[in-house]
Amino acid sequence: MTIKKLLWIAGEDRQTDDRLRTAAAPFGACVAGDLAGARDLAAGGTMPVGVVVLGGMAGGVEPLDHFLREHCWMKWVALCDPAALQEPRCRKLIHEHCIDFHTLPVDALRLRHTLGHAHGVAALHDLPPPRAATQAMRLTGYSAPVVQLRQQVQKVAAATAPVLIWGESGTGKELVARAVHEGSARAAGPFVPINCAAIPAGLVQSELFGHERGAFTGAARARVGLLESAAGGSVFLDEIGDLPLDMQANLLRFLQEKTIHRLGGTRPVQVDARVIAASHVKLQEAVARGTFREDLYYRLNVLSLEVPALRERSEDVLVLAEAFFHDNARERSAQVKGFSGRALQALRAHHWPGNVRELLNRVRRASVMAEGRLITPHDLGLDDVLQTLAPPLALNGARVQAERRAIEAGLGAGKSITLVARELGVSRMTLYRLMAKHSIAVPARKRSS
Ligand SMILES: Nc1ncnc2c1ncn2[C@@H]1O[C@H](COP(=O)(O)OP(=O)(O)OP(=O)(O)O)[C@@H](O)[C@H]1O
Repeated sequence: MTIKKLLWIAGEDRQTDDRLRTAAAPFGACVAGDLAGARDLAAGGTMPVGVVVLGGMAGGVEPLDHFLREHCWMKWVALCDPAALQEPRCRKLIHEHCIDFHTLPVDALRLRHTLGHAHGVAALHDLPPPRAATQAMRLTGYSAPVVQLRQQVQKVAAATAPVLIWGESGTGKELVARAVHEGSARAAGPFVPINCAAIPAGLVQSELFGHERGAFTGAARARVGLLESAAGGSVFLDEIGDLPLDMQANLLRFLQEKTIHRLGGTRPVQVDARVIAASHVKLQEAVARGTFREDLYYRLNVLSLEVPALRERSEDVLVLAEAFFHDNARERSAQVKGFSGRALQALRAHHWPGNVRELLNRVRRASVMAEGRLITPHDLGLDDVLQTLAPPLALNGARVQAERRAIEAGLGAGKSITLVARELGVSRMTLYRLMAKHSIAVPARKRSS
């Protein structure tokens, strides 16, 4: 039997009287005295249901409001005394975040019933992946290429040789580079990202290798270069293909001898930094064109990683979209609870030329700008996608679409789950099942009572 876990935010007064204990007895309740403690307990992502005692929280309603937004995938039940219910801010909080509330003193059996119901509703959704401590694990996705990439990152991190990362723009090369650094023995040292394409040609040498005082007009004092500032850690050379040929020669010397020469300097300086390079163009082709040194290519390409384009791992699109939606909890409007079925369809169908960065930007914008409770294809700027798709509907497709429209219309009109189920002639459980099938989020205020 699996234990149904419960996060209990007791607030300042930790009075868990007998009635509350009785209500929580069938669940694995973890009690937090404040929001910091609650955040730690919820971080594992294994708490589907939470109880929050309103009124005893230090700092008032606002921090709690933030916390509940950040954990909006959990089903929340509020406990509050009748006086607190008269307060508009408390009422708004319950209305926006909780699936039910009980007034104190609670009726233990009723509360136990509510908590069981909350677990039932929570079970219709997958829990989000646990928030991981390192960036390596923030490489979100469950598709075979990403699972394989995470394994490769771990192996590469444990080694010491240079790393070459290839992938289209926006696929997550910098994230992978950080993951390599953070998984390595150098994790406590600096991670210095450098975009080689963004440094003006005339400044590349002094930026990368530093300069001595008086090396050129205006060099009033000596300056440490970016490579030197990565000593003890890793330097990430993004768009390495854009490095001018003479700088490629200097970089090769650094890789071979672990020393650099500052501009205007006469003696070599020892630098212990691991080089992680990335490119969105295939460097073999640049070698063939004569714009990239072959010897440097082989020196860098000891350990190579390829980051797949998003369209090659379309299974990850919805997982990433959900993760970005939750990450954006502070910015988005509280009324926005998730994606409509049509929005999910559009996300699945889009080709993602801008890869994960494009997805992140579309979700971030939509979650701020959406007018309704659910993000639509229009909010994502993807209405065209569905129009170009639209093949003639088979009978089954038409039925599925009608089913979804009927549910969305009922919920969109502000009706309760019970009322919508009754009008559609199905049980509440069937309605929840259909909502899960069509990826329709449970609107927060549609309590079943
Ligand atoms: N698998 C992932 N999980 C979570 N976030 C991701 C993932 N992949 C990319 N991102 C996010 O997408 C954005 C773009 O990623 P990143 O900057 O690492 O891409 P890039 O390949 O280095 O792009 P460019 O080639 O343009 O420099 C970042 O905000 C990053 O955090």
